[in-house]
Amino acid sequence: MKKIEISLGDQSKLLNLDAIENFTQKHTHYLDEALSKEKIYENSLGWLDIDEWAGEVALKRIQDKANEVRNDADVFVLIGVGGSNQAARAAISALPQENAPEILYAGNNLSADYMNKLLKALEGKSVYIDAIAKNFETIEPGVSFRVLRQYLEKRYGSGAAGRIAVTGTKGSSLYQLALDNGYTFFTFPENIGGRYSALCDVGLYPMAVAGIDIAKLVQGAKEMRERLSVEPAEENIAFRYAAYRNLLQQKDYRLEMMSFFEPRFYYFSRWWIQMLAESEGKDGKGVYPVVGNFSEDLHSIGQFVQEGRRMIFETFLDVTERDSSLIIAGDDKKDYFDYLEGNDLWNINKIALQSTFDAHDKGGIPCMKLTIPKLDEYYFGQMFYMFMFAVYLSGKMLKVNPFDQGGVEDYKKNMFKALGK
Ligand SMILES: O=P(O)(O)OC[C@H]1O[C@](O)(CO)[C@@H](O)[C@@H]1O
Repeated sequence: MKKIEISLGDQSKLLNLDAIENFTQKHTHYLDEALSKEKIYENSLGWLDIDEWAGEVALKRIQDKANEVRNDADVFVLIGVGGSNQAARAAISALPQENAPEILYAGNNLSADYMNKLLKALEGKSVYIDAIAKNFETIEPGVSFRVLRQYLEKRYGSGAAGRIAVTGTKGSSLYQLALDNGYTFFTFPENIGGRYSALCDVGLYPMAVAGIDIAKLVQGAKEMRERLSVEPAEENIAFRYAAYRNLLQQKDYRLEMMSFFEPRFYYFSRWWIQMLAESEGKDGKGVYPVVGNFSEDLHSIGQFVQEGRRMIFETFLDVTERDSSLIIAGDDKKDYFDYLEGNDLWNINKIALQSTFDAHDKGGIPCMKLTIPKLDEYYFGQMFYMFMFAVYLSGKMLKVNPFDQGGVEDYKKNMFKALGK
């Protein structure tokens, strides 16, 4: 099986080999600590051993319920925000699925216009929902669940309960609601924070409803876990990524841009943004994660990246295997694009990536590249696990707690007060 690899452009070598080696030596023990389920974070490490929440029994239950829903649903609405929807959305929007119900999203904003349009889009269709919330106090999923639940009750009467799944912590008010009303209940593990929840009921049930092969995805994650536990720090892909970004941060680089030329990565990059922003943005520290949705964004932010203030480093995502092809046909009209005749659009896009990487690198931007052999479930599982582990290590290197996000509460408190909670 081909491996995901990480490589550095020439500019990243401003870190120089000695600096990387020194940093690696100094922090090697972090790798052992992270692999050993260290005590200090044990209440947040439920994702570390994948079998704890995505073992055979859990996968079977998820798949059985998902098959039932897939047999009857035209539309499946995933209600959740942040860590409660990002991983599923990332996989669903990137991976091909067959005979899938339409997947719609709610609970991730408070727009009346959005909700009205969503309700309209459900008309005449067979609708199922899953409300995902760890503590079930966040307003976005809370209010959206109420609206959609009432909609289903109005449409289906007592049949509504069979169309509702909820994913919450045992003992929460969402759990009680499920018990009282006969909704299907999935577990949001107490020992997994929202943004680390790709590989448990939270992420896997919506993915399975969408027709994603969750067994393959989990297998990919497990094999990445094995790989990370045997690779020494200097070769360890997660450790290296974490080390490079910390070294660059020490050199005052303030922004990391995840750059990709495949729009299917857009929601994956949103997942990655939350991983890093909530895990590292605290105590006045952190690298601000941003996205380069190329080639489109080359025509907006490309100028700044190439010649603007030196504070950005980039992590490119590059998929090796061609999974789509469109040959540019000849044409007798004079549009002056004949030089592209016979070329594959897939190939042109690939050339755009390499040309951009080289231009940015030569322009003084430290660039890393993650080469992903194929865009499928297996490698998606690998990327989820690799990044979760790397973010954990990176937070340790930065000396912040990678599992809390106390800062998010401030605006919520203001809102609760303004709304009379
Ligand atoms: O599942 P919940 O509790 O609604 O939280 C959703 C998201 O909101 C946050 O708590 C931030 O407000 C994230 O950390 C979390 O992923």
